[in-house]
Amino acid sequence: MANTVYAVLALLPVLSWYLYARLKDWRFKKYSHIPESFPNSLALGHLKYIAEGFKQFGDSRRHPDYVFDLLWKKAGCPQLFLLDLRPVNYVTVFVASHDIAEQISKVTKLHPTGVTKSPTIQWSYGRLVGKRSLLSEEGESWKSLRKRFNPGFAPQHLLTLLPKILQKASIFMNKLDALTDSGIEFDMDPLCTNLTFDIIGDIVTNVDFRAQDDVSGGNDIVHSFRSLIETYTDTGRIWLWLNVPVRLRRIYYSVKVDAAIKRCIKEKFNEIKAAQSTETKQTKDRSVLALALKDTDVLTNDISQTTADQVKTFLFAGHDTTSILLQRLFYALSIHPKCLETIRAEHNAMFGDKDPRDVLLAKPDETIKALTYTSACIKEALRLWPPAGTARLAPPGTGFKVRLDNGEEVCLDGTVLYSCQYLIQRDPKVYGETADDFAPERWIGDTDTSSTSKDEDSAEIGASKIPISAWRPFERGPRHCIGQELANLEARVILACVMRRYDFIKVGAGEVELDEKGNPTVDEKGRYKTKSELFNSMVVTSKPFDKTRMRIKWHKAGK
Ligand code: HEM
Repeated sequence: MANTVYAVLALLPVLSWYLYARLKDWRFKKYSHIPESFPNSLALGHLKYIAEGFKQFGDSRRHPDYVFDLLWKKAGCPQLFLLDLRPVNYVTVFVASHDIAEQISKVTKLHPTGVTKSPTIQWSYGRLVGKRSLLSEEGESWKSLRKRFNPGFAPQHLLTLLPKILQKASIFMNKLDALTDSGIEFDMDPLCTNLTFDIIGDIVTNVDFRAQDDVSGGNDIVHSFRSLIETYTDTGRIWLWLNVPVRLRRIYYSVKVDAAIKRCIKEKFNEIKAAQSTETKQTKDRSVLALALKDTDVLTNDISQTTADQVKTFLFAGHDTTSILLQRLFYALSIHPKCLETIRAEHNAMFGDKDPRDVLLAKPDETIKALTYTSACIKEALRLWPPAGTARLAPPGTGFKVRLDNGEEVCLDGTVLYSCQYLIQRDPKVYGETADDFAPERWIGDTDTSSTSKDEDSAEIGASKIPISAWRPFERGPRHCIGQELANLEARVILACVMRRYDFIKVGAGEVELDEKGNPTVDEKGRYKTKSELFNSMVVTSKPFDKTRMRIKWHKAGK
């Protein structure tokens, strides 16, 4: 016995040395070919830099993008930089250059639909979007799903959805009218989120979700989906992933969401079967659900689950992002008086004394196309406050390389590739001195966003003289957002309906500074000075941390 103990004791130093050498390899060698921006620690990699960044801001509610921005500047603004986030996350390469982001998203022989999506999508949001979500599927499975749903998002089809969008927008306006009369403070976030949920719910299922209905609070899908999303309120804070009660609640509500959606799928399936004999091209249902069930003869459990995953994906991806865009636009326009004046002048010229809803219904195509300054504002808001993003991962050993400006080729397989839109879209090398300013004018003559879906050369320059690939809130390449034109359409319609009607006044975070006479103070760029910053938090997406608390007044010319 004693001999065995002595033998083990004798081996301990060798074992420790071996483990130490392996750990050193794991931490320092594996990715040593990627240019290093920060010294790495054996135990915690680069995690301390993230912690220090949050500490510097003094507020852990900040979206991590703000910290990455600090680190990027500290590293001398490289095209990309690596942070070793093991053991809590993957080794991640942060991409700050549109040129590199383009090399990741574009079609290549090695990656025919762009570099494959990162497993962190399923890891983080699997319960929200389902295991076989269009967002995370790859290869043939992704291709056939995408092909199936593309007709539901074709521009001409989207215009036929205008009456639905306007009907939901009218409910939203009735709510704003009441809030204007009462003068009370309120959170803009739930109002915008319910509006966009109502719109996407109807488009996806052809069913009225009643998400804006105060009495019912929406149908059972809305109720369980809301509860599910609430379990994601702390996605920015890594240590809270260990919160077991929240994780259990997440499982419970994801099962409830699935059950509610599957009931809806069954009803829809029966409806489609019953209507098949009388259907014409005009009456044909092009909702996501109808497209998903196209050619289905028997609704098996498998088909029902895959379909439920796509419905969840569209519901999630299609409401939160657009709601954030609207909140950011209302706020940005409220503190940029010149932009507000210009957008109102555009709406005055287009609608005169008429109700914008009537004009939009009478001449949808022409009116939507003519809202050019409105589109420029949308484009600029998406540049400065991109709500979503993309993370990819080329499997280890596949030899995926990117070429840097200095001609050097760097192999990035095995690392998560985070194309950080926040950095890319504020790059001073592209956007100059006004990179951080809300300046919609930069997009005049270049408001078409459909080019983001085409796989052009990254070097191509838009009419604004800005490289096309430097604006990528919907990402680019084959995996670009399928709903981007819908989001643009919704935002244009809603801005057209509300901007002449109300004055939006931020309260709390980001509130305007007033002088002794109670008038806003203006800075050298013509923007109202604010008492503080309305920063974004990470709640699945990147959204204003205070739910965009506001008051609204009737705009004198608008009522
Ligand atoms: C302002 C609004 C929106 C923004 C900023 C946005 C942004 C994005 C981004 C960045 C991606 C790529 C994600 C990735 O690579 O992992 C994406 C994909 C996607 N988006 Fe959106 N989105 C918006 C609105 C919508 C809407 C309205 C819908 C609903 C139809 C939608 C549905 C989707 C889907 C299904 C995908 C996955 C596409 C695929 O992989 O084939 N999005 N979106």
